[in-house]
Amino acid sequence: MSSDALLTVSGLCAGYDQTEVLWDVDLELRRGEVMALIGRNGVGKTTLLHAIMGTRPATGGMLRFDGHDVTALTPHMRARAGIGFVPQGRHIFPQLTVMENLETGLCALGGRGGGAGGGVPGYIFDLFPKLYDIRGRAGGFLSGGEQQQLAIGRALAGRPALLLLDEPTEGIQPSVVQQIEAALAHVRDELGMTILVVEQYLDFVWRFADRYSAMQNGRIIRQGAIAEESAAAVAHLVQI
Ligand SMILES: Nc1ncnc2c1ncn2[C@@H]1O[C@H](COP(=O)(O)OP(=O)(O)OP(=O)(O)O)[C@@H](O)[C@H]1O
Repeated sequence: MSSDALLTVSGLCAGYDQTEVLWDVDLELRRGEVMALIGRNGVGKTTLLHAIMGTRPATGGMLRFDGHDVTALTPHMRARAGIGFVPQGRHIFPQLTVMENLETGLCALGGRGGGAGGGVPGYIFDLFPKLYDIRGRAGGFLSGGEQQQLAIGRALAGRPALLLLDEPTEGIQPSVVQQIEAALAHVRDELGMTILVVEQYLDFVWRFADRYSAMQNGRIIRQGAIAEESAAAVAHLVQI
């Protein structure tokens, strides 16, 4: 384990009922880097994000986050420790307004400053100005792109040290994809946030990620620096 590791996944196994999906996964995220997690459909990328968040229990292995063993912590405790998650499908609250949805993200602050009485950080509206314009609208009435901005904004409201995102560009129009890209680059560059992003759209992650890890059959089979490898060179790892 390197000294600048924020997250260290060691020998992680997880699955569903009797089916193992993750096999002995090792992964290390350095502080302040963006890692793209790539691979074909069904190789276990989403399961790995859930196992890191704690929403899918590990059946073996260990997770260290920010110097602590978090393997036995509940998802809620991991959120309070500084892990934020933007799941596939966004899962925003349809009956709450945009502002109320964002405020639910503040709960994750817990002992990390949540008691200071601060509201939704203003930089979220700088990153996603549309959210301010529609702050009183119910989440259920938002477009897919607006919902994705809201889901990312809500996770950012908890000021996570590590942000997990599952296919943030899925079904999103190009102008919003650009905003998401700029927002993720900003929180990495200006706030030092560490990001693990599952993504099939390689051109998107190749513009701002630092490293990639490729999965196959529930294992990490290849890793590298984005600057040293073209998206075309790894495209076969995501094609069906
Ligand atoms: N709730 C579930 N119950 C049973 N099996 C599941 C469940 N969710 C996923 N799986 C299975 O686990 C395996 C890995 O799925 P996972 O969603 O982690 O892959 P993925 O790489 O994220 O795929 P995709 O790109 O399609 O989202 C697949 O074989 C899938 O069918």
